[in-house]
Formats: sequence, C-alpha cells, structure tokens
Amino acid sequence: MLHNRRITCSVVTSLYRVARRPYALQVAPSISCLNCLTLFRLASRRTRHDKKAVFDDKTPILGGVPIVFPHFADWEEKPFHGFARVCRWLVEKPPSKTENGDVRAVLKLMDTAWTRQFWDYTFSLTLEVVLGQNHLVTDISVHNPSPKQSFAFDLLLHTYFLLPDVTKCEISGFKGCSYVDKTQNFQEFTQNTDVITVRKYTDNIYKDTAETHVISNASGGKSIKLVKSNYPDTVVWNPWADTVKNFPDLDESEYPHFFCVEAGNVAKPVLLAPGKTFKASQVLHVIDK
Ligand SMILES: O=P(O)(O)OC[C@H]1O[C@@H](O)[C@H](O)[C@@H](O)[C@@H]1O
Repeated sequence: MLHNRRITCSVVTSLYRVARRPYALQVAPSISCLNCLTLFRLASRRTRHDKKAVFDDKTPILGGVPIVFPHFADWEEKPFHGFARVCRWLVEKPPSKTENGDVRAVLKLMDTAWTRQFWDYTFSLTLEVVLGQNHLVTDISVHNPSPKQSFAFDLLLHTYFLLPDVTKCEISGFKGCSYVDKTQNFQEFTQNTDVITVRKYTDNIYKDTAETHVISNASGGKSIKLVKSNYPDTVVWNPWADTVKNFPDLDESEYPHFFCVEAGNVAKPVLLAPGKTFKASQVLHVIDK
C-alpha cells in the first residue's frame, strides 16, 4: 500500500494528505493533532489562506515545511532552493500512531538520473516527522554512501507559520547575530536586539542564531517555540505588498497572514565525507503565551 507510494515533499502537507486517505484512517492524526497543524501554515494549500495554491507535483508548495536541499536560493539555471522540495519522496514508514498517540512517518529521497543532472552525487535523505498534540518534530539525516567522494550541501526547513496579523508578531533569538539583508543588495548588518519584527518586505539570512526562537501571537494568540539543532542559521522571509505580486501562487491578500522562519545551514555549506551521515532536527512546540 503506502510503502511504495511516493509523495511530493512539503513535510506536513504530505503527512496531512497521506493521513486523510481512507485506507490510512486507522493512523489518521487525532483532532488535536490537526489543531496543531493549523497553528503552523501546514495543512492543505486549499484553505482560505491559500487562494492560489498550485498542486501539480512540479511547482514547489508554498506552505508546510518544504525541504531546501542541496542548494539554497539561486542555483544557476537549476531549481531554485534545490530539487528536494519538488521531488517525489518514498514513504518508507507510513504514518502510524505511537504509544503516546503521536503520528510518526519516515520519508526517503535518493539520487536519480534526474537529480544527478543538477548535482552529480549519490546521496540519501531520511526525514522523520512526528506530529503530536502540541508539537511537530522534523528530523533529517543526510547520508553520503559514496566510498570516496565528499559533497557539500545547503539544508534548510522553509517553515511557513500561519498568523492572524504579521504586524503583531515578534520572533526572539537574534541578539548579536550578523545578517545578510537580501532586500538591501545583500548588505551585512548586526542585529542588536534579541527580538525582531516583520513590518515590511523582509528577506534576511541571520547567522549563528540562538537554538530557540519564540514566535509570539501566532494563530489563536498562541506562541510557538522553535527548537533547532545543527541548524546554525535562520532565514526570515515575507514578500510583503512589494513583491507578493511576483509569486503567482500567493494571493496578494495573503502576505499579512504568514511569514517563514527557516532553520538551516546556508551561510556555510556542510561538507560530508564519504560514508558519513549528517543529522539535524527542528521541533515546533505550541506554548501558551
Ligand atoms: O518562492 P520560493 O522559491 O519558495 O522562495 C521564497 C523565498 O524563500 C526564502 O528562503 C528566500 O530567502 C527568498 O529569497 C525567497 O524569495
């Protein structure tokens, strides 16, 4: 059944779609898990916040937790943000309930002739997703099975957060970090405050950020704690009214209701020696204020 299925990978969008299939009902997330999903911008793009969503298995899904690998941002004539988010992943372990009622799934992506035309390396990515009542765990392993060839890669979780009003949110965890502002010609600045806000077109790459970010005033007035490990950088992005028009699958009315807070390795690529595995993790917790 599901073992041989492949799905386009925007983590929780996929988990949600798989879990809602009739034959997966016995492992479907509980209502409380779905409530957790709606706090992030993770559920189906066919919600009222996703008016122009495209689900054609070619266009990246602007929602959920798209996986950026092996390259962040512009990549010559190759897929922007790499190919992992537009590939179809193997469902290695379909969603199933754990003892404590969480839902766990494991997905896998390996090189193919198609990926090697852009990046000529053999690799395997394993993605373990655990969705609980108030948390979402995203663990990734990147393995280099080659006996002699190293490779370097970027890896980033392009997480979308659903917000009632972006102007009322704050994000902590940036004090003293240097950052590249892509909206100001890639100039580099230093962040003096711990907390940042998004009140204009924002596309910043913060380096060496805190292991924990807290996002206040997210959906339902709750806060979300993002705890990351082995992701030294954090990208914060919102197209605002200025550039939302450049995204055909974002409606112009959507920019006040989300931002992306993206944990990753992008300022400096990760170098992976033959036979080695790199692991990184992100956990999102819904917390009261
Ligand atoms: O629309 P995409 O390809 O998902 O990219 C959205 C944004 O993703 C961010 O990670 C980049 O820093 C931005 O430059 C980019 O515009």
